[in-house]
Amino acid sequence: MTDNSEQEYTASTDDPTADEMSIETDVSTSVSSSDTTQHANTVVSAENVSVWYNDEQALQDITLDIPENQVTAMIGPSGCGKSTFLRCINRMNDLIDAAHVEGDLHLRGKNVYDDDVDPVALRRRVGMVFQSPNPFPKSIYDNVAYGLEIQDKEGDYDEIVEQSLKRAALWDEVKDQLDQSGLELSGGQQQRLCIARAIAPDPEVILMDEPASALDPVATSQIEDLISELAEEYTVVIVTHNMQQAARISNKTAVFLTGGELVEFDDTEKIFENPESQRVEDYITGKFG
Ligand SMILES: Nc1ncnc2c1ncn2[C@@H]1O[C@H](COP(=O)(O)OP(=O)(O)OP(=O)(O)O)[C@@H](O)[C@H]1O
Repeated sequence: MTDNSEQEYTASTDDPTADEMSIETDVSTSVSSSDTTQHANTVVSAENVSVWYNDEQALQDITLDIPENQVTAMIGPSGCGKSTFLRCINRMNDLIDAAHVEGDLHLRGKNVYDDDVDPVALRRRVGMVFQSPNPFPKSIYDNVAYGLEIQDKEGDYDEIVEQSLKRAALWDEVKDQLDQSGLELSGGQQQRLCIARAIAPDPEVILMDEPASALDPVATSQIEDLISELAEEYTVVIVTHNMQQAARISNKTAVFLTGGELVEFDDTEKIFENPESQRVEDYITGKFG
């Protein structure tokens, strides 16, 4: 579970002087074992990633490729390391003193743990949305413009704010009240505002840690529709406790089980209809977890 604080958000974006993370653009090709995803480009590639909190190992040798412009879901019982893995991708675990990461985690071919990678610049390319909506006590407009301002990002802010709110499916509801506080919106609207804030800097990857778990069914359904739309432009990685949600909205599913083990990673349909692993089948069918 990820904390839901402004500190975490600002830690990801508050150094306007940071250089852009250098990137290599040799995009490799990912082909799943069942190969229903035809030659999707790999955006994030984890190789033998292990994480410890002090002496406790939370993830064991995770290897997987996350395809571009698709929704990849991370599912598994509580405490199996889903959020920990998500936080490896944009180095949010750097903010946890006890955390220690080993292995390679590439973003378009560049290891994000290399010494020359600036985590702040990395987090511009890999945005994050948290479990509970966490707008700042600022206007709707300023919530979206915030990330742009602190990065000294150039451009027409009015246009970027409007486009981001449109992409987050919130514009029509708030276009006449952009000066109103973001905190006055409903929970579902607040979460869409947070999504607008995350996409304003135009990231390549959006990480979502149980983004609908604090919302009612209507708001959840809106967020699910939105996630599917976002995948047309962004690569989305979502942690969810809700297996039906993973089945509804994701293209790929990674099943983590207790002990921080990635037991199976494949096309979502395959995972839910015909998993290779008996343990995954038991988990999917509710025999444990
Ligand atoms: N900041 C931390 N300090 C120490 N241990 C932690 C910390 N964060 C997570 N852990 C431990 O790491 C393991 C994996 O936790 P993580 O939150 O990644 O699992 P999760 O699958 O996302 O769980 P949940 O579904 O309950 O959110 C757990 O044993 C947890 O107690």
